[in-house]
Amino acid sequence: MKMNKTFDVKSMVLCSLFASLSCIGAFIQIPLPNSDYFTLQYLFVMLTGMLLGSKRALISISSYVFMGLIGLPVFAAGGGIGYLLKPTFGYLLGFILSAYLVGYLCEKLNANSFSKFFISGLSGFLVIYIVGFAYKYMILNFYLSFKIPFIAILLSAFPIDMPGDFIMTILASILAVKIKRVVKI
Ligand SMILES: O=C(O)CCCC[C@@H]1SC[C@@H]2NC(=O)N[C@@H]21
Repeated sequence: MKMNKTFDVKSMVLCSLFASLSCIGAFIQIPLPNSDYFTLQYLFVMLTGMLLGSKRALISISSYVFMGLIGLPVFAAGGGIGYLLKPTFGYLLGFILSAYLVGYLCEKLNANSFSKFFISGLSGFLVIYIVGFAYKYMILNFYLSFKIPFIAILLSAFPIDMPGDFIMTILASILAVKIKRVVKI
């Protein structure tokens, strides 16, 4: 990205493209118990950070979340301002932070190899789950008044979400290496 005042057309197109990929990722989903969904949003958020860098990734994923909050049905279970009170909204906040962090680390490490992309991706993985779990715990316990211990929320992500996203981090890292070799983003 050019660091002048204008946000160039190429960056705008890339941010829109990657925000659209996250929208598509939300539709490719497997509903899970406890208001959860296994989706491809995670894969596209990782790729956004790895390929666009911190600032553009932040803009792209923030725009995606903004589109959902103003009512476009681009989240796993729809959209709208009421989504702020859904148990999975924390993951969406985590996506924004994670995309920025992954992009930042890739920039700092000058990522061009699998290992550099993968380490950056794992940091993003942690951020998504820390923010996602904490938010889910608060909504379930303090808003919906379920008495769900934190450990139950943690364990519910073990069978599918976490192993699935670990594999998605590997896949994103492989794709990022290949894409960076052929396209100058
Ligand atoms: O409601 C939404 O649109 C957000 C869904 C978030 C799903 C989370 S992200 C981390 C974990 N991996 C998945 O595939 N699903 C959950």
